[in-house]
Amino acid sequence: MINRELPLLDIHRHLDGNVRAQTILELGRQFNIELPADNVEALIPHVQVIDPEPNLMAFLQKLDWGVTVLGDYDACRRIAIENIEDAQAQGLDYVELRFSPYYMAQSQGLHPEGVVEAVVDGIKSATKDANIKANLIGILSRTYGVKTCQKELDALLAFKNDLVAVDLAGDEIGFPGELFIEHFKQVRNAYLASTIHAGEALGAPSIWQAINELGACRIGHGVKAIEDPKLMDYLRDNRIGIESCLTSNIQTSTVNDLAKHPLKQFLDHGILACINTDDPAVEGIEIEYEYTVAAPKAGLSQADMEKAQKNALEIAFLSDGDKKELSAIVSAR
Ligand SMILES: O=c1[nH]cnc2c1ncn2[C@@H]1O[C@H](CO)[C@@H](O)[C@H]1O
Ligand SMILES: [Zn+2]
Repeated sequence: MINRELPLLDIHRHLDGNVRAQTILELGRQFNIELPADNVEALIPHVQVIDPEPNLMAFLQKLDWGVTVLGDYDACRRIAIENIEDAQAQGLDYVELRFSPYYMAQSQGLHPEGVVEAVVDGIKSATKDANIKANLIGILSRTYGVKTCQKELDALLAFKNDLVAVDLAGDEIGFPGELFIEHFKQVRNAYLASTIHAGEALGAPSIWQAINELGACRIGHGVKAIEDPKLMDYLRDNRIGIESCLTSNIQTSTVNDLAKHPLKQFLDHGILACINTDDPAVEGIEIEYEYTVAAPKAGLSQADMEKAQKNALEIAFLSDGDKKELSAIVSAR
């Protein structure tokens, strides 16, 4: 269960993997984009994972309709605002929302820089008078290759003051981290942190690569760290956080049974691991479900879940002052 006396965070949440089905329908109508269904119920199987997909790439296809309907920058602003509304409705105190401007832009010929501007604007306006705090993480969608990722990075760096980090997501097998060393040098030079999707589709060496060559201070998923005892120690000793996403790992067939998910072992080992959603709308889950259903199935006790809540705060891309402030707000509630 979520302990409501502790801050509730979701620090691995894709804004563009969390577009409401109703919004997909409405935007489809607005921009005359033909969808595979004309009502929410019939649309769901096209935009949500129902049974586990055979692999990561099959899972990722389910995100496509959510960005295909982004016909203008206002549509991008709208989904950013709705992401804040949905996070707030879940009782989240702080979210790190990540998004890939090229992925959002490509279908309808938008400019990635315009997409970043719209998302930044949407998040700022939605959080202005809200009791939730949010930060943005820019994604390089590796699936589009090295050159496109450079353009995507340029668009993100044009708004670097509005971001806390850069991530690498998409096809880990087809486009391994070695291809993106130059990109993450630029991320470091811009004084941004990096968190990398690694050890999800590939093994432990992909996690070492993300740390040593891309400068990752957090790892998305990191499931395969469990195969390498030295890496387990390294993650703990160097306080490199693991952003676990339990249901996502089942739906991508990264893990075939929650009872075998390594999160519990990460926590027992003293690694700063935490519980997150990944792509809530596509998965048909929310943070509450991850704590009340998925985490117990993965063998976490109430104390483990509270540890995970504290770890999320520990590794969040927030200053020490902001973390104290967040804790104070929650204790005063
Ligand atoms: O679980 C995941 N693993 C790897 N990449 C992902 C996952 N979820 C979404 N994306 C990728 O993130 C970008 C959109 O934010 C897209 O590139 C999408 O494919
Ligand atoms: Zn992810």
